[in-house]
Amino acid sequence: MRVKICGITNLEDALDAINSGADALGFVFYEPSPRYIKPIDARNIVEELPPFIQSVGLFVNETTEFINKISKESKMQLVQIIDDENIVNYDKLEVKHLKVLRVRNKEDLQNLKDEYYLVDAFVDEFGGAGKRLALDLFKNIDCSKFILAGGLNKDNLKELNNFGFFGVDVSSAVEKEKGKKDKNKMSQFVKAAHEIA
Ligand SMILES: O=C(O)c1ccccc1NCC(=O)[C@H](O)[C@H](O)COP(=O)(O)O
Repeated sequence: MRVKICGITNLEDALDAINSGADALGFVFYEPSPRYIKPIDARNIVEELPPFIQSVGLFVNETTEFINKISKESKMQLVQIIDDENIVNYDKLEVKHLKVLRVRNKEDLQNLKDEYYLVDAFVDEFGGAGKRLALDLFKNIDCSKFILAGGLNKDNLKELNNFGFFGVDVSSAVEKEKGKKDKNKMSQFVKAAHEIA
């Protein structure tokens, strides 16, 4: 089970996340978020990261040009895209991408393209809201290309056993306060994620 910790705003949290065993770090390039990070600050963190750790830039309803520019400036290896307004031209993106599927019901999980998705609960306001998706939605569905997000914590991760998700994404449950991670919560979360069968 791969683990991404989203909403990294400083180097200390980034290194603690990695020492906890996280595979990927998420950087929020959405200015209204309390977890927003400037591209130059994200780049300074990314330049300090060890090998084999993926940096993921999160964009909300931004243009292709903006995503290309900011992901290059900040040295992101992957971009996570919320594109409710359908404005992104994926053929013109110059960086590997992961689409976010904001799910309201089972229909939202049907007829998907054969690609990886980050699957999150739909909330009116964007971001790290801690809202969970009902796992019933995933029964009898191939979850091997889904990274599950939304309201996960060290205690409810065991409910994911046997679904076969590719990975999990967490933000609020491993925070001390919005924008600041908690080292112990991150390591307990990653440990619990690694125990999922
Ligand atoms: O974190 C934010 O502030 C944010 C802002 C805008 C769009 C998305 C945002 N966060 C997404 C995430 O942190 C995760 O992908 C996911 O929602 C997990 O969050 P949580 O439910 O808090 O674990």
